[in-house]
Amino acid sequence: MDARKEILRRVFGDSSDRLWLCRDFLSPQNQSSLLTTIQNEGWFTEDSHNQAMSPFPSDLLSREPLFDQLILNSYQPGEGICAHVDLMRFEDGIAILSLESSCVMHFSPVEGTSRDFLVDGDKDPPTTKIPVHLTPGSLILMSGEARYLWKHEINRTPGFQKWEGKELHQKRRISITLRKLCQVE
Ligand SMILES: O=C(O)CCC(=O)C(=O)O
Ligand SMILES: [Fe+2]
Repeated sequence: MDARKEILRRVFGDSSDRLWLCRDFLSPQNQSSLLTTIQNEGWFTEDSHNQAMSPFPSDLLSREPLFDQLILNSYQPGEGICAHVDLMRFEDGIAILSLESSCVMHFSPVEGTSRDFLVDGDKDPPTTKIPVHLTPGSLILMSGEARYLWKHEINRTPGFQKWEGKELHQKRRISITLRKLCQVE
């Protein structure tokens, strides 16, 4: 075994063969815009602040590893993904990062569960789909009801990609979905 492989083996154990490194994953510009976003969130306004938690529930955040599976999807204009709940082989807590182009992700209640969404005074469950605008660089986290009781979809046919009354310009969109596979007993 050459010296480099031996060092990798020592650092990463026997899984070093599966080490995946993507250099320059974030360009200098991406890095600085990420830092600006963090700055704008106001998480580190004092020197004593040294940690911030994302809105994932704390029991999910403390699991090890947080994610062990990554899927990249590339959508050309007109392509999307039909309404679905992510497979049960994945644990709760799913993160999706959007790159390159905006889209509208629609959420709709899973049939048979919609009564759970009635809030005081509501007579009917939501019949329309709830749109969420995913802009490049945005991160969406789904957990609990959002992960199990709502379907999500991206219909990129013209007319569906509208936000605040304006049709969104369609370019290629790449998404990165991070999930954790359920343990097989
Ligand atoms: O591309 C996206 O934003 C969504 C992908 C997705 O829902 C999935 O892979 O299950
Ligand atoms: Fe999904």
